[in-house]
Amino acid sequence: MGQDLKGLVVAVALVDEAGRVLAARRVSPPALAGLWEFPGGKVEPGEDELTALRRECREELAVEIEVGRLFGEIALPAPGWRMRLWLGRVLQGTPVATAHDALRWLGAQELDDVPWLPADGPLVDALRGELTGASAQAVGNQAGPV
Ligand SMILES: Nc1nc2c([nH]c(=O)n2[C@H]2C[C@H](O)[C@@H](COP(=O)(O)OP(=O)(O)OP(=O)(O)O)O2)c(=O)[nH]1
Repeated sequence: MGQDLKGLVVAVALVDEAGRVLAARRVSPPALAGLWEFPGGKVEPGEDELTALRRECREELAVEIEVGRLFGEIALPAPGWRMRLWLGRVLQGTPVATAHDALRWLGAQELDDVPWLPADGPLVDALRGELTGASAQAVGNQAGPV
């Protein structure tokens, strides 16, 4: 399993009660600074994917999350790297940016208001449909506990 997770980034589309998704603005590296992403990061060697996701949310946002279903997977620009995006919601705490310089809750009509990391384009497009009529409760219901 360790081999399978090599080159894996996990991220989460956190959806709130109003059907908005949390976006975070990167500060580094310089080429990515100012661009927006889904909270997450690299799965560490030997680490379970969802453990990594919960860890990243604690580190980057200071929140505990509930993970819902897998939403999609994309190839990243770095050869051999891919990113898996999960749906989720905040279980405990209010997100604060500890590793980013801004956070925004974006509704379906606001997703284009920020410049996303280029690789995220297809996921953002797919989320537009998901968010229409979506709620944090719906996300949780689809998922069941993970
Ligand atoms: N978290 C996240 N990373 C993304 C997204 N889209 C995208 O292309 N990436 C890329 C940017 C980075 O090259 C890579 C994630 O690496 P990272 O630097 O955030 O990982 P990390 O938090 O574990 O940081 P580090 O330990 O490597 O410093 O994935 C996204 O929506 N969310």
